[in-house]
Amino acid sequence: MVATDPVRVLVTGAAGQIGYALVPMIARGVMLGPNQPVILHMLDIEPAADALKGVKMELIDAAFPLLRGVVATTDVTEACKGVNIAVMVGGFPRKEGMERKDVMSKNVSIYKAQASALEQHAASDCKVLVVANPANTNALILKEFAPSIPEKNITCLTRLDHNRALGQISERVNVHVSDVKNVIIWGNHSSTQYPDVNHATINTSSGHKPVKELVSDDNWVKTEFISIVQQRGAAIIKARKLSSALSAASAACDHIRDWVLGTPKGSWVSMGVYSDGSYGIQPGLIYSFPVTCEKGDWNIVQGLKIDEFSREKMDKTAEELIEEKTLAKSCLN
Ligand SMILES: NC(=O)C1=CN([C@@H]2O[C@H](COP(=O)(O)OP(=O)(O)OC[C@H]3O[C@@H](n4cnc5c(N)ncnc54)[C@H](O)[C@@H]3O)[C@@H](O)[C@H]2O)C=CC1
Ligand SMILES: O=C([O-])CC(=O)C(=O)O
Repeated sequence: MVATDPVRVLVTGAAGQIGYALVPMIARGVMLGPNQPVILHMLDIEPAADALKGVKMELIDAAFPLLRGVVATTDVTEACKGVNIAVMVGGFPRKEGMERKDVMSKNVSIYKAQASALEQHAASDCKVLVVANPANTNALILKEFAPSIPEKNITCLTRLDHNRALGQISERVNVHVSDVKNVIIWGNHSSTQYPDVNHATINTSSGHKPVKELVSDDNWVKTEFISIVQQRGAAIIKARKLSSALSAASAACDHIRDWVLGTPKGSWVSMGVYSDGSYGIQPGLIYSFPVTCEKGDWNIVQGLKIDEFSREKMDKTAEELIEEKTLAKSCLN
């Protein structure tokens, strides 16, 4: 067996609920595969220092074979040193009755500050995934305040929404979730996101069939389905009195795994990435697109036919991102 150098993975907000679900997944190989050793860097703030210490103790107690070291710190410089992957979860979650942009002023200033630490101390090819809300706009702020990190390396999480869409289709048609593919989440990780099944298929005993044909209810696809996915985060908060954690952690692993190891042939995933103007979306926004990944790089799927209904929804969520960008900048002034 060839010895593999450990990959350093930073998780910010590691003492929080997503962090608590995420770090054991990373240490078990869920994110980077069963043969890839990891060193976990965990950052949280001073009031959470004891809880963070406790998480480190539990990681040691779990005796994970792939875990080659743990850095648990409240010092952002120490946390960022040499990291190859940064999963940015640190921040404040929304509570019942709030929109995700309501946590904007608290969270964007964190991303401005941590951008410089990553820029100065992370590995030069570090891949960044922003999870904390408002995820797209936090990623945009991070990109703007870390100009030397290549824009292709800064992404945000919409894979949870993508997985939620797969889950809803699988329940509706009564098929296994892994037989559903190529849904798309366009735009913002917010209630304006557009979950689109126009190009999605289901693997059946007689080949891949369009989701729309098997659902056979256009009205459901255009109304209830979209709003269930858009509102799923709020529904979880209502039920748990806390926002999604295990599904968010799992989606973060899916996002990084596919980015690093590649998407399966013939299928794509949704990632919040830097817009190059594809599909008429303003360049420079961090917008969720369908992407394929290969050799550690993502590429936006090109050439999909966009009907009028989709166009309107894709533009509406882009408009919200433009508004969020202005709001974020005013919070930082
Ligand atoms: N993009 C997505 O799909 C999802 C995003 N989220 C977002 O993820 C974020 C974290 O959620 P939870 O883990 O549930 O929240 P949480 O409150 O349980 O944990 C957040 C942690 O971040 C820490 N923190 C605060 N400021 C920090 C800073 N400057 N540096 C490092 N750590 C800091 C807190 O001390 C806390 O331990 C929230 O913003 C939430 O809205 C949650 C679910 C899905
Ligand atoms: O809804 C929230 O505030 C947490 C989140 O982003 C999600 O569950 O999608």
